[in-house]
Amino acid sequence: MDMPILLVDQAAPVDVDWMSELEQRTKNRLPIIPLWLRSKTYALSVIRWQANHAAYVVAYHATRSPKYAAKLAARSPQGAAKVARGLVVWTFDLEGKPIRQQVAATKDGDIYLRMTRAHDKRVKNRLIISLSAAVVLALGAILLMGTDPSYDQWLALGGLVALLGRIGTPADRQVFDRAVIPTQVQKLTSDLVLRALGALGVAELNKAVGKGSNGINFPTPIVRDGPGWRADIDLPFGVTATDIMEKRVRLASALRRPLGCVWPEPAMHIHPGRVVIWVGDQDMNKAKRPAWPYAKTGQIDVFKPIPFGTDQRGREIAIPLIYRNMLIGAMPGFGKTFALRVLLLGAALDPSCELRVFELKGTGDLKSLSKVAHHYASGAKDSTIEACVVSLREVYKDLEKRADTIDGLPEDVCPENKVTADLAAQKSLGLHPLVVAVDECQELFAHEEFGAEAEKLCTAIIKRGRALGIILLLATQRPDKDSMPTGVSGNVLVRFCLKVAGQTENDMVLGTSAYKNGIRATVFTDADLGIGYLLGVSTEARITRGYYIDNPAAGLIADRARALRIAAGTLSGQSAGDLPTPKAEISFDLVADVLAVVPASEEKQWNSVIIDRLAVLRPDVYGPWADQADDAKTAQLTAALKPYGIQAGQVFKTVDGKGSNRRGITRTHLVEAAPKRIRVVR
Ligand SMILES: Nc1ncnc2c1ncn2[C@@H]1O[C@H](COP(=O)(O)OP(=O)(O)OP(=O)(O)O)[C@@H](O)[C@H]1O
Repeated sequence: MDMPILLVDQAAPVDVDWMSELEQRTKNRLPIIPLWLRSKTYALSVIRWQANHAAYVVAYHATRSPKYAAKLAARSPQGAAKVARGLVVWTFDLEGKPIRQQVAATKDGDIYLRMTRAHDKRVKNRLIISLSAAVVLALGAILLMGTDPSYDQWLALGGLVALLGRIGTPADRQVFDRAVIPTQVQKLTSDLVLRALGALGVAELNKAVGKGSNGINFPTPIVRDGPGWRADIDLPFGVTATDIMEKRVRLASALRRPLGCVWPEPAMHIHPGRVVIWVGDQDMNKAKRPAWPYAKTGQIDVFKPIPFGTDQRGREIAIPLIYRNMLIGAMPGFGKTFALRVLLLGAALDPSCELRVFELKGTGDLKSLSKVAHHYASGAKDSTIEACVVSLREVYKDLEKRADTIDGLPEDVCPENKVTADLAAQKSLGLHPLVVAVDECQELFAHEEFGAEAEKLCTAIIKRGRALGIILLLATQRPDKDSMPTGVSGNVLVRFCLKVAGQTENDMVLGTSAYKNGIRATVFTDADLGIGYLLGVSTEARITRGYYIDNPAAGLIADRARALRIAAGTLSGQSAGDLPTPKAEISFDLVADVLAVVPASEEKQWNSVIIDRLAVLRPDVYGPWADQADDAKTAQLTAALKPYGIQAGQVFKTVDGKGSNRRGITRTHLVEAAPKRIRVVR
């Protein structure tokens, strides 16, 4: 049976999808306002570059002007001879000589006669012009010889010599040296880009470059974009932007630029084969650090994005905190705390925003925030972690309350079921923005006793808090699954990843598949402090350098924030001096503790001795017991052990050779009571 033949390539599309075609064209549209004119700072930086470039070239040639003058002077006699030769040729119409000879050879007397007459007439006219000019020049020269030459005359002479020198310059020689342009002020050209792409060792690229750039297209011209050059490139079929990003080091080598200047980025919204190569004039980590716009003055509204940093091109990047939460991750010492501090100071400058700040490293890097924070604690101790959990419990309770409040609001007041700026402004509703920040949060989640509870609380807060005005900011130097619960990391919206060691950490901070999609914070070098990939703020990942605010500067900003809060009457909690550090509910197991301090070798022990030992074991719990007089100490332990059915009795002991009888306990009673023991929480 004959198989029907199916034509796979049809002559014309049967059904043209107009919408998608139009959509495709929209993507390739060039911007009406050139990129560099979109912002004042941007435009200024381009103008500065052009001025810098022009000044460089002018200065380069100005310093070589004596050399150029000498060259022109030396070549001027040849130029003069060339001019004289040209004049003779013109005057006597010598260019026409070969034609006249040809006509003479044809022996056509009539044409020859007409030509000779025309030639004679032309020569006569030209002789008159040339001789007159020569006489005028000679007379002028004689006149000038008698006078002192003026500045203008010298200038004219210089100009004449220069002109003759230029004319006398052989065609294969130059007057001006070629300015050796340093790479910072070198233009990025398509030739340079093609050469660099051809040097990456990607077979498809090599083939394309070998064929004379066939297959590599520049959909838009290479333009100045901020303090650098931007080339948009369509790669050969099958080559992706990620392939280029992986070879960033080779690309920088091929472009002869420092690594920190070369930033290939994908443009996935167009197609995976479109790469944007941006080549900065300066290494990103050496570029001038712009000041945080609110460093000296200003108040912030957290319902609007908070300036966080700048991208490679110097464009400001702001993070909208409200309805978001954020995870910052990196290897130690790459700028997590600095990044967190920028956002916290931003939140602090909004007097309506409540702050709860826990820095679990204990270096005091966020200390400035204690001036404004409702809760602040710093340290790697268990007590700090407890304080953090206690604060999280409060936030969780508040979350429930806020949910009820929102639920109870009429639909026309709260149509979206979420906190709005208007609702947050109504103090009585208690829906003000609340920021909880935990630096080195791995200490919290990996904590033996509180880790599980912290995970539960943070997961709930991160999932439900957004709409309720509660923002969780977490920073960690150990972004692995043990220290960063997936319930938390999976629900984060804004992610900032500074340098990390490998794919796992990268994807833990930036989300699954980030590495595969070319968003790789492993590309940063050791010098790239404060520089990271920022996700969740715009459609594409942005390389961002956080604003640099050091501790003293942060202190001054916090002072301003405190003054704003005092004026607004919103200073609360610890910063207002109302509360001590949130006191952790302390849980302890008295029977186990007494057994721990009374070894099996001591069958009986006095209460007062036991309490002194307990105070060393847990100063927070038993310290106040030990501070009492002897009798009170004894009574305290007797009363505390009574609920376990342990009776104190008289215990005889000899101390320093002196025997005495005091109230104490028998260890066996404790061992018997142990199964019935309970954990006390206060
Ligand atoms: N935006 C920035 N620009 C320039 N340098 C920065 C920036 N952010 C941080 N740094 C530098 O990086 C150093 C380390 O920063 P930071 O203390 O925030 O790191 P970290 O990641 O929190 O460290 P650790 O893991 O030890 O807590 C700072 O001392 C600072 O000099």
